[in-house]
Amino acid sequence: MGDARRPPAVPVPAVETADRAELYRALEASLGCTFRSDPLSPNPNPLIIVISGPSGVGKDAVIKRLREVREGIHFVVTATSRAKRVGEIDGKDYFFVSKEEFLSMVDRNELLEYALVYGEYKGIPKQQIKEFMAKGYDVVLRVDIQGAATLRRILRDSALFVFLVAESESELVKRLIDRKTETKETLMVRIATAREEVKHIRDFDYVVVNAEGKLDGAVKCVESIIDAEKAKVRQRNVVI
Ligand SMILES: Nc1ncnc2c1ncn2[C@@H]1O[C@H](COP(=O)(O)OP(=O)(O)OP(=O)(O)O)[C@@H](O)[C@H]1O
Repeated sequence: MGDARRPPAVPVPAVETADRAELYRALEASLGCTFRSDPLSPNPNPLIIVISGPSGVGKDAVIKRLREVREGIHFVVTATSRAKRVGEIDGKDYFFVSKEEFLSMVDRNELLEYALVYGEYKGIPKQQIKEFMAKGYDVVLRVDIQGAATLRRILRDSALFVFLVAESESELVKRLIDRKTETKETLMVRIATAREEVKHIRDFDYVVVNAEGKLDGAVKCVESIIDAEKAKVRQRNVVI
């Protein structure tokens, strides 16, 4: 008895002599199907990339460069009650709001997480994340270690957590001094805090060294991590 589903026998020409198109069509006819040209793997999910690390390690510098070199990334602008530093732009570097405004955002449940850091509030607006992920963008969140710990509790493994470090404590201190944004008191606090913070590396997925004069190397490393995430068979799936 013949198999009704089997395609009729079609001669397939010899590979040595047939041209590519002829061979392709003959293979389709012989196998009884058309070869599909839609992608074999689905589009990767948009990512939430949490970038954290001690004060002065270069979080802002790395993110700024990453935005210059990579498309499809949205940097979520944090809301803060702290005063603007020279050169910072409202709505670009941070949303600068009063303490009262900040607390009403909290009341309206508009923040994914927030914290009181060095006496000032900082928080991540949810709406921006939802809006850009819906458009297919990866979103980058820049938080201190305390914020990263809170986000880990909220987002679990659905987000990608990257810890930035300097190559040594000594380099981190020099970088903080050179930035000229600190008083001797805040320098002491930031250095002491950084010592404690390095102990939290284990709660992160990746650690990236931002070495002196090697900002581009650190950015390339972050890009490689994102690329690897995009190629994962089991993708992270964010629900906020
Ligand atoms: N790889 C690097 N080499 C040299 N200088 C760097 C490098 N990365 C960052 N810097 C400089 O170090 C200083 C601190 O960087 P940045 O302000 O980005 O740190 P941060 O982690 O965002 O700090 P904070 O959490 O206090 O806001 C800046 O003056 C920045 O230009």
